[in-house]
Amino acid sequence: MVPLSAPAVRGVKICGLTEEAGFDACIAHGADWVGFVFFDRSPRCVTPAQARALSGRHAGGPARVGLFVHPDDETLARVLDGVSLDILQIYASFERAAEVYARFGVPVWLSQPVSARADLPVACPAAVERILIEPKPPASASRPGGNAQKLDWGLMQGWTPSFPWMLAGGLTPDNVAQAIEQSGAPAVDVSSGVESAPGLKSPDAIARFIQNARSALFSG
Ligand SMILES: O=C(O)c1ccccc1N[C@@H]1O[C@H](COP(=O)(O)O)[C@@H](O)[C@H]1O
Repeated sequence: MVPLSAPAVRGVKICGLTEEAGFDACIAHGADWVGFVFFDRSPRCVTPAQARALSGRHAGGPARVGLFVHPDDETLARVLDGVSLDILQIYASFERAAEVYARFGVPVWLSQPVSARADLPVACPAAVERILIEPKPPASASRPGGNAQKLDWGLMQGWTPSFPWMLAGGLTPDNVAQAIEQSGAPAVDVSSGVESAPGLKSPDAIARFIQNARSALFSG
């Protein structure tokens, strides 16, 4: 199955929005995607009503991404009933990602945990619009992402996938340009690195992250 719309390949996603100041900073500084976390073990977890209220502050872009960890159909249906989402970012298998796309018809992004070069995917199923490359979480972690944990960006040198992907994990306003340069990432995703406390975004850090990331992504 072919995704319904052509994805923007390059860009910046700010994930884990919970309140107005953070959301408004994403709009003001030109985020390409904003993420809402629907996973109750996250300090960034929001209800569909909260996500809808934030989304309603601005008509049009950026695209709204809903983040789910091993979601069942009932959870996805309940959230989509409460808030309009443009993309479903899921932690699941390739097979489950294909099922979700077939069932809901909303573009699906799939998170792929990586700790070694051999973990980098060589192909992407047609039902998956983009793959997020993230570090494997520590065994003690209570969630599979959003842990401010960095990947070895050198792992991606010479890896030239033919599908859209995005780098996430431990990015900050100060390291994002170097991460893009070393990994060759066409797009980046951040949560902890633009927060003043878990779940609370810093408008100033969002501004600096987007500015530094866009300079690196669109230079040359
Ligand atoms: O943000 C969370 O709380 C979260 C919970 C469960 C799964 C994924 C989560 N976040 C994702 O992880 C990346 C990297 O986070 P960080 O920048 O290292 O904090 C984040 O962008 C989300 O896509």
